[in-house]
Amino acid sequence: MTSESTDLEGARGTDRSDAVGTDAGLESGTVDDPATREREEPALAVEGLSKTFGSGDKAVAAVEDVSFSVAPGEVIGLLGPNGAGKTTTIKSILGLLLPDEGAVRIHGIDVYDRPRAAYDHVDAMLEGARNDYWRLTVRENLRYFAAIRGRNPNALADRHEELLERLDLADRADTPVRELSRGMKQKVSLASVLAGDVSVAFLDEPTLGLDVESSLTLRRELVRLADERGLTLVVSSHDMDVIEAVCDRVVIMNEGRVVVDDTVENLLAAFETQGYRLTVRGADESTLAALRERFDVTDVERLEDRTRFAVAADSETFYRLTDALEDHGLELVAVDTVQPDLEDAFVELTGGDGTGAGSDDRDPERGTDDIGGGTR
Ligand SMILES: Nc1ncnc2c1ncn2[C@@H]1O[C@H](COP(=O)(O)OP(=O)(O)OP(=O)(O)O)[C@@H](O)[C@H]1O
Repeated sequence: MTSESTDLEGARGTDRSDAVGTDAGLESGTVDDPATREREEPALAVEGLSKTFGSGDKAVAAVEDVSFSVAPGEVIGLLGPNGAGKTTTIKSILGLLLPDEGAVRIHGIDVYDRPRAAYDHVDAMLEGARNDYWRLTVRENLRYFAAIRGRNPNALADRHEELLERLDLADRADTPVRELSRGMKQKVSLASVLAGDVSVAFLDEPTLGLDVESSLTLRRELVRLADERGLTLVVSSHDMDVIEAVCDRVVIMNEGRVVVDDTVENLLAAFETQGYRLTVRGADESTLAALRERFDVTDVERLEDRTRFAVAADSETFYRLTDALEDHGLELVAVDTVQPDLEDAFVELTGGDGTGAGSDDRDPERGTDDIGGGTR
């Protein structure tokens, strides 16, 4: 895991230094005018991405025909159980892995045809943290990462101050990063990713290691950066609360394919009415058995003269259930709608365990197909 991360940082560093200076800079002022592109094109478009590792009996179709796109300023969660194909997808998008098929465009620029111009708009914080320069102060790190992207740090000074302020780093701006807590370092990593004023950022576990308050600050600021600056974010996290709090939309992968591409709101609404908790009076074992035969009754609790149980039902089934209760002479004491959260939806859709994005239990053989150079 760590070694993959190192590869990636190295590779991205190479790509950044390639992008510094001449052609990428010129292109961004002419052919790839960012303002025009941002109006006309998705910030990220992935089309028909497929990647199989190995061959013959050992072939693993890691990603099969994956397509999705992300509008400027949109925040999406890329989720899926272990082995779903998220890392392969992200590496293919970032040019660290060559897919067998498919296209990736950043603001309309094909990443495989014109990597430097495309990646000029992109940065990534993968595997939790990036290698900030621990001897440099927080502010110096921001200036450094802006400079190696080919930006003039002086021209971005105000932007850096704003980032420091927003991420609650301002009073530590002149502290060497090595003296900071893990959570603070995590915030510096995030600030460094944003220091080059990119328009598309990939964030893997952005709140890892943060205390509750810092995590809430970071969630709030990510949403604000997307709203106010049109920053496009692709976030992966095990923490569905983070995803629910920051993402407009989720792309859920399972077994190499996209199984859901929908807004968080729609996803939650689709699950919302699927569960009720009922409390009834007068239910004996035979009545419960009769109900069980017709309805998906679970979690039965006996409470003195009352019985409480859960039932999975859409609204129509729910009305049939209430009729059945009446037929059996039961008194309905209370009904609660079970409010599922994103984690419930995720588990239901993928059969997973809710630990969606990224894990450490990787095949040690992996990584052999990586390009490792970031450009092709
Ligand atoms: N370099 C490789 N060589 C062989 N198989 C690989 C390689 N990389 C990934 N795979 C396989 O491809 C499938 C998808 O893996 P991938 O890492 O993309 O999934 P993931 O969703 O990121 O999983 P996780 O959450 O565990 O990180 C898995 O079956 C994995 O074992």
